[in-house]
Amino acid sequence: MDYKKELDKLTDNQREAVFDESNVCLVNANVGSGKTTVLISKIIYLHYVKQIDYCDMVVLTFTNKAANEIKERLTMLEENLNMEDLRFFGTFHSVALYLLRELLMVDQLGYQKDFFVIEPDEEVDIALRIIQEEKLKIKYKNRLKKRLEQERVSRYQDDLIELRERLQKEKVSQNKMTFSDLLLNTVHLLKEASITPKWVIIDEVQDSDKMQLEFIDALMNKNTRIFAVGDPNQVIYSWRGSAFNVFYTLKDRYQARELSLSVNFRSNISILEVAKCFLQNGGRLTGNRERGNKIIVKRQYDSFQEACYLADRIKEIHDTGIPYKEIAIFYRLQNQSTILENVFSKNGIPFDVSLKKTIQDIPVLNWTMKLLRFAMNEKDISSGIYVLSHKDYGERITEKAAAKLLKGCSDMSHLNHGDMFSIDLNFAEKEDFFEESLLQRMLSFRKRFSKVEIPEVDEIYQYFSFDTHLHPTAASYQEDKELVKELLRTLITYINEHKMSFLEGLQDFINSSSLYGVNILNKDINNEADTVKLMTLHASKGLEFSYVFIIGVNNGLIPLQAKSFEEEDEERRLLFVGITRAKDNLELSYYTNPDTYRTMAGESRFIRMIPKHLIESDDIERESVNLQELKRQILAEKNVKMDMIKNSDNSTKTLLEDNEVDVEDNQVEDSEVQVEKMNEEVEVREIHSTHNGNELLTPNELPVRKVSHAKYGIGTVTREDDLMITVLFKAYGKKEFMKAFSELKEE
Ligand SMILES: Nc1ncnc2c1ncn2[C@@H]1O[C@H](COP(=O)(O)OP(=O)(O)OP(=O)(O)O)[C@@H](O)[C@H]1O
Repeated sequence: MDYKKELDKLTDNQREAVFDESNVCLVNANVGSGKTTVLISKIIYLHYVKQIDYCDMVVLTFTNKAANEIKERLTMLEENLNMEDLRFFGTFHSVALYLLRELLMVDQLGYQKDFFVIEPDEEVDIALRIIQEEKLKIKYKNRLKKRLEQERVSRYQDDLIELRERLQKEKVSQNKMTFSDLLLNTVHLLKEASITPKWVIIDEVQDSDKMQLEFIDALMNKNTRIFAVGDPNQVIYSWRGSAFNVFYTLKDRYQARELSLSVNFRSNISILEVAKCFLQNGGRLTGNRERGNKIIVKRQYDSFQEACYLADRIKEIHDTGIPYKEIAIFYRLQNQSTILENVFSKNGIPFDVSLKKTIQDIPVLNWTMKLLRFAMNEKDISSGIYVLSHKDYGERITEKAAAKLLKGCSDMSHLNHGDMFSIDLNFAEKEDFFEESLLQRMLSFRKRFSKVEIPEVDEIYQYFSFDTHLHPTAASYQEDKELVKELLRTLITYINEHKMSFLEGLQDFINSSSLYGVNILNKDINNEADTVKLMTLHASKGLEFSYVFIIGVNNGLIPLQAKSFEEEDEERRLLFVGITRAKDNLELSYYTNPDTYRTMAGESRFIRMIPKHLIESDDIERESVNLQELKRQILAEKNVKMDMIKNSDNSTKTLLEDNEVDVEDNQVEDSEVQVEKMNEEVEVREIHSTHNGNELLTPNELPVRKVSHAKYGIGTVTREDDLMITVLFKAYGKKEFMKAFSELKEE
């Protein structure tokens, strides 16, 4: 394919961005206006016209999928392109991993080159063990993950700082890095290194967090130039820390030139008019297409009725000549796909589900991965303990015994393995424990496989005696056996594809499974296959389809119960992302009889934000938004939440897709107070001086947050829950706002 043809397709605005000569250029663009198109064209332009080698460019994306799309497009231009030339193209974390493994001196930080990447949950497991062993006093352990991420100094009087220090030492000693360690350590080591990319190119820059900006900064030297594209209306990962104004920060830091792309090429005007209702401050959104069908809003009894309706509707659409692959269904939570999968299978509708279960979700695979981790890295004591003390697989000894056993091994680590097993093992619970034990097999693994060619699946399977360790009498034995073999087959294919030696490939596989988890077992959804695509709203980012169905647009699902007004905003942007995937037709639906108690019956407040004249609804008597009705809905939602909190154990963690909801000790009381207060007024109102607060956190514990209001000026947030927020304004005192309508802005 001719690169010139790629560049000829661009509009004048897009060409201006691609041919821009400034040192730092930010393209702040609307949804569907060609950001991906421009980013890829920029790389092509730099390479073919400006003769910049690909290996002089660092191209940072947010997802592996986006990085692969860029690589595929470049391969289409140059069939024999060497993938090694694109070694700096990838997600922030994978590029950091490459730098640390191949170019930076990780030993300066106490690490060895063959370190492993772990997920945040594993870090929490290590932390909990340290807390137990060292008898540290840590408050709110059920929020430990967030506290470790967010609190540089402890907000409470406890041992968090000491825990952090011990944790750091433990990770180094186990030769493991978390995702944030990857960035943090790269930033640290880049200061001393002479890595000098000519270009740093960033996709979806709006979702970058502060650490990612530090990473970009660390890559810069006096000749490095930046090209970044993004859309502030599509921030959907602020819970990972991207909520501040990235555009402003970059512009300010590098005196960047800012360009914009405004015309949406994807959706017809009827869809864009609906999308516009969800833009912050009613921003501008123009398209270059005609008006199309009005969007449809459907009332459904429940998710089963909806799945049956969708099966019929999809057949009808397909019969008109639209391929299945042009149809997509989006939902808020992953588990909403199950009923669609069942009904579609029965009705012969071909489909693909994006983001199935991860390895960590399947116990036997989680156990097997930890086994491989420990086999590759005997310092990884936490994986070792997990493997030996699992209740269903392996030796099934107690955690305490496993810890003692591994400690015994590490105390003798100066001995070689042969010596270790011939001496008196009085630390083991049973003297003959090591005879052909799983521990011995794991410890001898690297030596055994260091010189062999890539082994057969059965060789690895038998080496670890999986048949014994999966316990043939267990009900899940056959299924587990198949899963382990499938995992090993995937591993061998991966290593062959990457042309690596066995142990090197295994290490890479383990790290990739931590970084991209989901893609190892269920390969990425194949966009080209003629199947209907089912996915969460989060997964839909960057894609486009002729027909889009967004289901479950009920309060409690879309939007999910939000804990802060930023979260409510983010839910709104998420729906915006979903809506703007549609090229020609869009349908939203809601349940009158939802299956889960967290979901409120009836259309969500988001549907009510769409003016009546933009919607075709065959069976709905729609009212425009009415505060009293909304008050009733919010109250009901509040009651549901209160029931949920009362019925749950205080230590329970409810996992809602990627976001955690923590149930804190004093939230029950807080919610009751709130419900009472809801019965008074819902609009902005004065809080009298007698109001005693009942704050979730005491004022000293609350992080100081400033917000501004058009009339009252700048104030400090004194309390907040999922629906209401209270702000103290210097000149006006305390005011309470309903978040859905407040025009507060984060300062
Ligand atoms: N100059 C152009 N002429 C015609 N169509 C275009 C042009 N530029 C982009 N498009 C088309 O518009 C659609 C959106 O483009 P693209 O995916 O690059 O936009 P985006 O800004 O990255 O989208 P999103 O905001 O959803 O991430 C695609 O179908 C693309 O082929």
